Amino acid sequence: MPSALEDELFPSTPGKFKIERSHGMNRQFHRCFASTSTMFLWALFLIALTASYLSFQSFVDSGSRYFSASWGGIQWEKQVRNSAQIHRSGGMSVLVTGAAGFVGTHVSLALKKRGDGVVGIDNFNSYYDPSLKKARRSLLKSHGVFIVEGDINDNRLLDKLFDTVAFTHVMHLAAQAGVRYAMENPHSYVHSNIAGLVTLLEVCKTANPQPSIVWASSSSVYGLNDNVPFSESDRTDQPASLYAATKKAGEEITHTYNHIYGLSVTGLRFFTVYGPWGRPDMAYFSFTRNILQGKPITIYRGKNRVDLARDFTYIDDIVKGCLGSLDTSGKSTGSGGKKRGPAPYRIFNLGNTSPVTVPTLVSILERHLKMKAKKNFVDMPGNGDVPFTHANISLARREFGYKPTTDLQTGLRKFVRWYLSYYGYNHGKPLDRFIPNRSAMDFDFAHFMLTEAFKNKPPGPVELLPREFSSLPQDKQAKPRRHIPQTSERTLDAPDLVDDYYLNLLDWGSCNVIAIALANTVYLWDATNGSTSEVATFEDEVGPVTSVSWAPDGRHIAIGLDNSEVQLWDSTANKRLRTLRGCHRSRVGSIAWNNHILTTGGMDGCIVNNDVRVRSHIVETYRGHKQEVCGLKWSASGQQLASGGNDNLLPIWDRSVASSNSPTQWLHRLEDHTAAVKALAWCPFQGNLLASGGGGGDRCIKFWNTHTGACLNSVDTGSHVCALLWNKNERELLSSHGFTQNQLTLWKYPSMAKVAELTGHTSRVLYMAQSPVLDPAHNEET
Ligand SMILES: O=C(O)[C@H]1O[C@H](OP(=O)(O)OP(=O)(O)OC[C@H]2O[C@@H](n3ccc(=O)[nH]c3=O)[C@H](O)[C@@H]2O)[C@H](O)[C@@H](O)[C@H]1O
Repeated sequence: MPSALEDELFPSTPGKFKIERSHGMNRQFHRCFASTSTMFLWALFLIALTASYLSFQSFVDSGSRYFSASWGGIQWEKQVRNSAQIHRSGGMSVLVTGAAGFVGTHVSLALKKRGDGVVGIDNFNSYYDPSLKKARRSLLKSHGVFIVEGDINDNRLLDKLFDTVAFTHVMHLAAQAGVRYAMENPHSYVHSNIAGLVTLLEVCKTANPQPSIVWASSSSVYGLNDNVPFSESDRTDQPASLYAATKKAGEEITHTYNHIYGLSVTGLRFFTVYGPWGRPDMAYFSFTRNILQGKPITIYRGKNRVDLARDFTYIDDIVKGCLGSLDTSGKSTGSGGKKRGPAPYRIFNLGNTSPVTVPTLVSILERHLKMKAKKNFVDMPGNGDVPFTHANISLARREFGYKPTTDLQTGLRKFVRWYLSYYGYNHGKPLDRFIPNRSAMDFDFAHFMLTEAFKNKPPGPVELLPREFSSLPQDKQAKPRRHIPQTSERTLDAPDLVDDYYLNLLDWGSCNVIAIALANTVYLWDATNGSTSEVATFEDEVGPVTSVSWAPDGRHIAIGLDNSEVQLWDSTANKRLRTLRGCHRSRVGSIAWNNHILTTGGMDGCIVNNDVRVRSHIVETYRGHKQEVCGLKWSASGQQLASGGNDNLLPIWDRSVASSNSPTQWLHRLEDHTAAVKALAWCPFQGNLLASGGGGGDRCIKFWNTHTGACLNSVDTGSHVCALLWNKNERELLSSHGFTQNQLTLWKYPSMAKVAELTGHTSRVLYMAQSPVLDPAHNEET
């Protein structure tokens, strides 16, 4: 990061402390790390390494936009290159635009799963709930796909991406979708579907090598065509909506680039795609939401009260079509911006070939949801709709064997299962208690399936994704047995580690460096090369250090101190950037980052959000604890904060709810624990699922739906719960404990069956941190 920018973002405040680089201290630290005669097991390391062995991944958002522009820099380039790496012979490296979109997510996953390199780009616009897009991003991230946040109109960003990776293919799915919304916001269609497309093509045309392009056109280009079924050779010059017109324009524009510059282009006319992780603006999705909420739905009818019909196509079939198109796309022929020969230009229908009327769609949903819809039939307004669509798919079948296999009944069943799992079900209550428009919540549904819905028969798997594209283990028999080591990979000595349950003295940063506070000093241990260094030693009137936390960039570190200050350090330059004062009246035992917001929890019971970019850094103060705050964790979306206290309380704070003027700022105040709450872990699969652990008199791990505040499950572990970590690859939770057994337990989730238990520690396992480095056995990154 350029230092000027750093200075701007971290105005350096003069402090009283000097960094004295003491050789003696370093030597001592070295000795600590090198020593094998451990009086005190460095439990953190042990667990971190155990966790690493179990192929845990980092919880840190590697797509950090922290401190700087949203793209660029060495770390960013590394993420892009890693994501683009090909893991099969003859594989491709694909830039997927609109990767956090519905089709983009599924296609990216499918490509990644078969060993292709994938880099996503998405602008996360708010056409529909961005938290759904972020949840999709998390899903992709857990599969090793990195999504760059940016707009396809940003040619500098696109240039940079092509400079960084020689993409062989572009799967262009970024678009302003929706037929009827074009009347509300016509310019967004021009911006994305025309200007954005041209920007992308301009970059592709000059890229060396030129990529082959497969992109999403639409069935809507057939407009008022009434030849049935629609064939690619039918006329497409009568669009009924601006959306359709921009897609049709896209077909013409791409043709031009194919003709002049030799770009290989394949346009796919998607027919009303639906399925899990779908688009909330589409009829099947919004109907589901309204039915569950008991709200009416509007069903349009055509002339003479004729039902409208669509060739609804299931997402799996579309994904197969996309991959088939990529595989057969043929090469672009241009170089240096000049055409060197003819390149393929193709257009295919990707439909289902069996149109279904909208009332039939509704009755299928009613069956799956076991609820009746309140239907209002109205004449189709002149807003861009067409009466029916019906695909002839023989061209795609001939070219790459495209053959849709999912009928609407089956596809909607899968969608409904996903919907319920994602948005959650408040079990034990009637169906109208569904919580709509909320972020991921699979645990509720799993619990419901286990306890309510399948009382008389075993539950089927909860399908978040089509099996073939999901790496979540669903077929137990096919899974190889995993070896769980009973001993640590490495044990390090940490003689001055303060044995204080309420502090947070260890963190593993995104650059694979562990920070640990030993009394008044913060040390670093680089897990990549085993080197150690000291960040800072604090004087007695300031220290000891009470908390450490890496910023998402893995370079900057926040250090909480006994005297109530918090300091920000640049670990690379070994330089203190600023000191935050006035947040607390006593020691700062917990810290959590949320991009540029540094949240601190004090012994005074206060939680303070600090914007580290500005001089007046305190932006919010949350008051809800009566005693020391010892656990702080932001959800992956950065929307919700969980805080645990010595007062046994676990409030959930929502950034949009918690205004300082409100007497009760919290979204929920969870009071079920009967001892201090320190261990907190947000589930990587379900955005609003939180695990929490209680200390001494409690010993329970509890699971919460943080949208509803419902306690979903509680398990008595028999020992104080010190720390919790979710496994990102498996549905598992790792817990570390104190009295009585000082054990580590790996739990299956959601059954909470014990997968493994490691005992033998002589002292409590106070902290756990997770390696950001993926398990090489999962062949992604070393
Ligand atoms: O294949 C495409 O090219 C497009 O497919 C999709 O458009 P559509 O086929 O219009 O899907 P969708 O909105 O689900 O409406 C479905 C039916 O429900 C009717 N409909 C809709 C809303 C409503 O409130 N009531 C209603 O009857 C409505 O009249 C229609 O008959 C994509 O959104 C679009 O981005 C594009 O990809």
